[in-house]
Amino acid sequence: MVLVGPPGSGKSTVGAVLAERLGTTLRDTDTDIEQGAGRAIPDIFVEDGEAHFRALEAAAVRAALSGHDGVVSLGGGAVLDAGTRALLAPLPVVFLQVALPDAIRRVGLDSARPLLAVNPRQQWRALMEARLPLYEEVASTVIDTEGLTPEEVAQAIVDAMELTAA
Ligand SMILES: Nc1ncnc2c1ncn2[C@@H]1O[C@H](COP(=O)(O)OP(=O)(O)OP(=O)(O)O)[C@@H](O)[C@H]1O
Ligand SMILES: O=C(O)C1=C[C@@H](O)[C@@H](O)[C@H](O)C1
Ligand SMILES: [Mg+2]
Repeated sequence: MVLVGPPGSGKSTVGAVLAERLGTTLRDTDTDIEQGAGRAIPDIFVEDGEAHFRALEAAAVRAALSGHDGVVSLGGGAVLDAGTRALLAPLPVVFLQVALPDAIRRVGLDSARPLLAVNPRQQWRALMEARLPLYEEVASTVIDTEGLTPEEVAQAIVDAMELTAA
């Protein structure tokens, strides 16, 4: 199962809870990229630029989707890549939906997220405007996380997947 959504939707946090609940493991492509590059994501953005990061990300997503059976959490912008969207098309993909106030409460002004580092509200809104159709395109299930704890979101995913399978 694959989790997608904007920064602050809880992909990494919920992914860990969900993996534990399903008795499997989480693979987070942001972590894979950092381990592979030996650098933190903000450093990759600063030193090599976003295009280079996106190329690393597309490769990391491809490796994670073909090499991992458990839960895979993608970076917030992974769906920008058309090849990634094609790989996601046949898979169970959960879009974690979050509105601006909750997202900003969760991630705020955060130097670990280079695309939100200057004006987080405006930048987050712009990201969402560009990406909402892409999250919707790849999603087989949409979960509104507003007002839910990560544990409640994980449970909602389990419930929704059972409903889908029934
Ligand atoms: N449902 C939730 N309720 C409250 N706080 C949450 C929830 N989900 C995540 N958080 C908190 O929000 C912050 C961001 O969560 P997380 O890192 O999981 O987001 P993400 O979607 O992986 O973001 P990114 O796209 O930047 O990787 C963390 O501090 C986490 O504890
Ligand atoms: O939304 C984005 O474009 C990003 C989200 C994070 O998961 C990281 O992949 C990186 O900070 C870029
Ligand atoms: Mg994350």
